[in-house]
Amino acid sequence: MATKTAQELALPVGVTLDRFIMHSQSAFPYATGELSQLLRDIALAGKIINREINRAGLVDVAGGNGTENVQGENQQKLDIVANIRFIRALKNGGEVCAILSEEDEDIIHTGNNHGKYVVAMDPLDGSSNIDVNVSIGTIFSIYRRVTPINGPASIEDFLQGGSKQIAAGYILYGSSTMLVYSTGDGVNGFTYDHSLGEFILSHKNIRSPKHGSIYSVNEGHYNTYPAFVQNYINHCKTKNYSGRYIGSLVGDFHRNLLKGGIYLYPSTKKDPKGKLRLLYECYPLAFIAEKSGGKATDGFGRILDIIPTSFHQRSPIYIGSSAMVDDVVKS
Ligand SMILES: O=P(O)(O)OC[C@H]1O[C@](O)(COP(=O)(O)O)[C@@H](O)[C@@H]1O
Ligand SMILES: [Mg+2]
Ligand SMILES: [Mg+2]
Repeated sequence: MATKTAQELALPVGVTLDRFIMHSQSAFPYATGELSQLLRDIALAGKIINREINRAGLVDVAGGNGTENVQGENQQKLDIVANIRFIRALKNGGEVCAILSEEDEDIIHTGNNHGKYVVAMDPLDGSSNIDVNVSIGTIFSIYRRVTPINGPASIEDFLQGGSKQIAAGYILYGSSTMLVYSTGDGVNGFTYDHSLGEFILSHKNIRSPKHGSIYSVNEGHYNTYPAFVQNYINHCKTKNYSGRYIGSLVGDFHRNLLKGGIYLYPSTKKDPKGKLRLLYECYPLAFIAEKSGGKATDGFGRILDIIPTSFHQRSPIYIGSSAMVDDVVKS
């Protein structure tokens, strides 16, 4: 008898993340449980960050502390806190040998050289929204390392390309906190129950609607966008689509994933290669988009097919409902 996939195991809405992970693992008889443990470590880090974020208005974690990250952007204190908490959770978990973070120039070696995985992450996304109490997120991308176990990880572990991700996802700190991830077999969403201290399966097998009527783009930069993007924005207006833009990629992406829509961050005069980072913003969300039936392109081809050359490289991105992504490319 063929092995059942995780989706076919048909766990009901309401089960805990832990139980879901355990069941999903049983769909792979030879799985050793390390990826499962890594996903639990990420969930734990998410709970810790969630706690910090919830206190953001009470203690001085929201203000910029004056330092700049490797992108030359002002680092909010909570960016640093989230970065530290995530790195600590992954180090302590033991499954990850190295981490790439938006907040650090070079990869971080965890000291767990026997770990089979590397993680690229944006520990806090949409950080300009922290001090105004608007949704923010964490984005993560997981690869099986290509360098030999028991030695140090290296650049090629992280520059494998988006199609080599074995899992990816995000945590959205919104009106409720959600973990959404995929290990390649469907996309599932878990809502955090504060009183239980558990993520609970709430959005099972999320499917991106083929069409939608929401477009998310920073229209303030309209004049500097390529002609095909301007044409597409005009098309959205003639269709009376709703413009919705929070300025938190995770929040904008998540809304469009559930309701149907497209998120656009094109190249601009200021950022000719786009603003968003390929390895820890574009790849993981493109993975989620595709695994849910949506699409993600840089205007020329699939995001997941872009060959990476450096840790912090950027890319334009058009991501969301498949028919809308097709339309923008044709515009
Ligand atoms: O302010 P802009 O140029 O529209 O950019 C908004 C985008 O920049 C980001 O904030 C970048 O993420 P970080 O907060 O991790 O730097 C995205 O979340 C968001 O979609
Ligand atoms: Mg970001
Ligand atoms: Mg960030």
